[in-house]
Amino acid sequence: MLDPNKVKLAIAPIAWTNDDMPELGKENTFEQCVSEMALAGFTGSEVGGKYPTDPKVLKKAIDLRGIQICNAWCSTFFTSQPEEYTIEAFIKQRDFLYEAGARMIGCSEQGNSIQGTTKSVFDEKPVYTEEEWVKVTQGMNKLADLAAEKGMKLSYHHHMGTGVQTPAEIDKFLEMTNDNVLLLFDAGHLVYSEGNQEAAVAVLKKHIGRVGHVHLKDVRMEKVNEVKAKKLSFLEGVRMGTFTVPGDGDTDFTPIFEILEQNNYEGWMVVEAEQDPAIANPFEYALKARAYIKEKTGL
Ligand SMILES: O=C1C[C@@H](O)[C@H](O)[C@@H](O)C1=O
Ligand SMILES: [Co+2]
Repeated sequence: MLDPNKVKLAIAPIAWTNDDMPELGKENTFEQCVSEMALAGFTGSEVGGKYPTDPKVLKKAIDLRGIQICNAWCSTFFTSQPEEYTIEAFIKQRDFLYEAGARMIGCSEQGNSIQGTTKSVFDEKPVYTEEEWVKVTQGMNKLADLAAEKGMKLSYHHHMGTGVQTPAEIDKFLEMTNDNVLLLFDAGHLVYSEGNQEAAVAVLKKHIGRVGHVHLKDVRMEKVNEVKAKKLSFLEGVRMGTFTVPGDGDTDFTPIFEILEQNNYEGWMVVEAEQDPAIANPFEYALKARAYIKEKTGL
């Protein structure tokens, strides 16, 4: 059983309104989203595009519902822009998150990512040159130190369609960064990339000491295989239903929860499952995920 004093449960707003494709769920309001998160039994949320940009306004609305902000996605552009460009944007994001009550910032290098493009996510993902590896990892080291200035932590989100996607790339990223650069372990992206859950479990086991934040994302393997066979893009896959909540897809989260428990993981576990809200009602799927987590972990 996971310790409720150490592990808190959140859910991401991307199931209500998808910032990667804002037309998905454009009718869903911020208030509906955070109210349904609370009603489904979650006490945390990441930040979405419809959330108030004034941290005081945001904090008041979520405090009313017993929700805390636990993290927000932060795109970095070390491979495509001068370093100052990312650093300036990071400091703004860090200070906003701090005021909103979060102590974690999840970064992902987007300089040459294809996740938001029409390119085939399996065939055209970037592979970093040695020079790019140095830019990304040294950049992250600097951002982690900037996070620490405010008593915050940085975790890196490995992601489909980016240069840090496969287990070997995650190994190299962690070898080339300092220990205060943590890993945001997203189960869905690893199962998607490798085609089996054993690879995801192995990454978690190997790097549990660096894991600072967890995304509980499940996949429908049949849809992932279709994306691969038809050379589709990441976003085409999302529209088709590649992702869903834990308990609804093909991943058995039992070994994942076991590793977190055995290693005294302390932090947030965030249900994150973008799919078309017109097909998969976000509140219904939030309840489904919550019930599955309770059954598997007791939380
Ligand atoms: O953490 C995430 C944030 C999203 O914007 C992204 O595309 C999604 O797949 C994800 O895992
Ligand atoms: Co994620």
